Amino acid sequence: MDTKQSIVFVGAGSMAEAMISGMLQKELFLPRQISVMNRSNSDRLEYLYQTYGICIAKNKQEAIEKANIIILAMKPKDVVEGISAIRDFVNEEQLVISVLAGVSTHTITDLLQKQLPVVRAMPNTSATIGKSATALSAGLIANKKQLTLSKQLFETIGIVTTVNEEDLHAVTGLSGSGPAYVYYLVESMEKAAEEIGLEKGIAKELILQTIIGAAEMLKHTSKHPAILRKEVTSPGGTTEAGLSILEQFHYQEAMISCIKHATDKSVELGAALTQAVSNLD
Ligand SMILES: NC(=O)C1=CN([C@@H]2O[C@H](COP(=O)(O)OP(=O)(O)OC[C@H]3O[C@@H](n4cnc5c(N)ncnc54)[C@H](OP(=O)(O)O)[C@@H]3O)[C@@H](O)[C@H]2O)C=CC1
Ligand SMILES: O=C(O)[C@@H]1CCC=N1
Repeated sequence: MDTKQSIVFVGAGSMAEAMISGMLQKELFLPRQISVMNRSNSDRLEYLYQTYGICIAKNKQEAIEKANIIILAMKPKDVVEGISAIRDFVNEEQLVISVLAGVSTHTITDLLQKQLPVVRAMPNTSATIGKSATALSAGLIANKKQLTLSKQLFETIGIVTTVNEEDLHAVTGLSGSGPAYVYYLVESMEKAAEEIGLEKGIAKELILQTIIGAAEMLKHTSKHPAILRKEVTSPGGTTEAGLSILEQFHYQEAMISCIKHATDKSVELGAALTQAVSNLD
């Protein structure tokens, strides 16, 4: 990574913070190389400055003009307004990276009204601790070097894979939203622990280690998850009893529907934006 690169985040919410936190921990960027802007929430920018020592982009024009990499990290619904506010200040030498769910590189180029290279990324909030699972796809104008640069950037916050752009919808439904599914599972386990009378602190520790242990088993043994599940499930035992309830509640179907629905939502968000942009023409 060229250590002179400067980065501006347009949108300073959860995802921007997760990336900033991860990038700084890896020390490939100094806080002064990173600046942030949002629409109106100055308290949020102040918090990021106080927490990470990064720069607040008080002058949007200056911050955009001097950046090598512009990261779009607002919500998809805000992208028209967000890009309109910066497009006069961007130039073809810069690289735009978008983490927006659903929004195509084509739509972003249309909104920029300039032929800037755009790389689309779908990280997740585990970026905060350098554990994101990120998928990348280069838009038409982005070259190999710019994709490699983007890869290096996201490797500071976890693992990176490259996919065809249309597959980013599925990635979003699976691993972009994925941490929330796991957190929901933990919430459910915590509620259950309370109902079966375990002390909160003890339950929390046990649940956490159970999740970490299972994840590490998946990573370090080559066994299929179904085999690992069977190894826990003694015939006529407690796991079998517990799993029978999950089956009764169609747990697997629920999970599959959940991921498909999130994927469809990404498609929907992208299509709504494409429509909105074509209405602007
Ligand atoms: N959260 C996640 O787990 C993931 C999110 N993403 C993507 O990241 C993007 C951001 O999500 P998330 O961080 O959760 O969202 P947040 O709501 O936490 O943050 C959005 C930020 O965008 C800012 N913003 C809104 N409008 C504009 C504008 N016109 N110009 C500049 N900034 C603006 C907001 O500022 P203000 O408060 O002032 O309006 C806010 O700081 C989304 O597109 C999402 O799809 C991708 C992967 C994972
Ligand atoms: O919920 C969302 O729309 C974003 C995209 C992936 C994770 N969070």
